[in-house]
Amino acid sequence: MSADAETIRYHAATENSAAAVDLIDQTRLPAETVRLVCSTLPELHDAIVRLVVRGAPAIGIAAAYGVTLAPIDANASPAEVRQSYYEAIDYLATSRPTAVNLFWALDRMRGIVDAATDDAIGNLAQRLADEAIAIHEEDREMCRSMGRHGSALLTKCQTVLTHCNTGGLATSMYGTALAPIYFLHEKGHTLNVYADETRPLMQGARLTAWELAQAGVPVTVCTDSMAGGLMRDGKVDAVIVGSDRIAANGDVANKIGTYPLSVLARYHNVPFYVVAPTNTFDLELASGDLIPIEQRGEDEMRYTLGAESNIHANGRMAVPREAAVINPAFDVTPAELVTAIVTELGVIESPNVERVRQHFAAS
Ligand SMILES: CSC[C@H]1O[C@H](OP(=O)(O)O)[C@H](O)[C@@H]1O
Repeated sequence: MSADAETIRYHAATENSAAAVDLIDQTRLPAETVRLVCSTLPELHDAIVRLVVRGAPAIGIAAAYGVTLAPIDANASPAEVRQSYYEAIDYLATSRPTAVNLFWALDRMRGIVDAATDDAIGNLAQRLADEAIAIHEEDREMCRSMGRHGSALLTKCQTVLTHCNTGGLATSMYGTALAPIYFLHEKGHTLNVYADETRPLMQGARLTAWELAQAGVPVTVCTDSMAGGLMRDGKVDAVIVGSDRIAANGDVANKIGTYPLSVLARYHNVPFYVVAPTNTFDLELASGDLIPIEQRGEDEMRYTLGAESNIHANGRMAVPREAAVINPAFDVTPAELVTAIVTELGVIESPNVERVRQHFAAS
């Protein structure tokens, strides 16, 4: 998959076929490149829950398309049609709690339903499909813009370390934190990338390594626990990560393991960059302490890759049942440990509540 492969495809409804959302099944990567076609709401909801489709922007795009899968009774009244779409939106909102892009996208779709008058209810399905397609297209543009803005921060770098997967698989294409890496690669400045494994679901080892290798970017997988030693040895010029939700003061929720990376980066004077589109900001939340953190199932921790967790293959029991496990999917990095946040609008240096406010005010 190159940086601009289609993580999500939409098959719009026709006279002869219903709408469907066609996804790369990320639980099967890197061993198999297979696609999963979701033609019902439960299938799409399950695909988000199981991380078939994952990554904050990609979750929002998939959920937006998911609204068009709502079952609509041919004899329903306009009010009943709207109600069916509202129920679909509320159901999709229960899939995962942290990535605010999901709720941002669903709110956009809700606005289309709100605006549907009784006499134009017949066009609502098409307007919803058009809005989801617009959300998808806008994300492509935002990723390209983040690549451009973020690249300016990395021009003096030779090696960067990244966490989880923030490339085309986590977005429409190109990515957030990987976008500057792809952008520089296209310009002839190819960075070396350390991709840490990102336990327990190994998005770094399975997805970032696969994606960068496909794009011809040299990538070395390291364990999560190696990051500090690499920084101590002067082997990391910058850390660059994505985000699932950023509070009004610049606190950043991202994949579990991000916070310790920020502490290590500060201790070793390594710049720590966050790349996220403006729809990842939740300006209603004053600080990161208020960001809901998804607690995922035990089996993702108890088993090595595969088998009982939601990653296929024949994993082995790695943690005895007698031991308890915890599995928070995200942690929060305080703004004071973030060197800069890159959005599609530009760069927020040393983010704080005032600088975040100014960034949005300037847009
Ligand atoms: C470009 S957003 C990617 C973001 O989403 C990941 O979480 P998950 O794999 O659980 O969807 C991770 O936090 C990444 O930074």
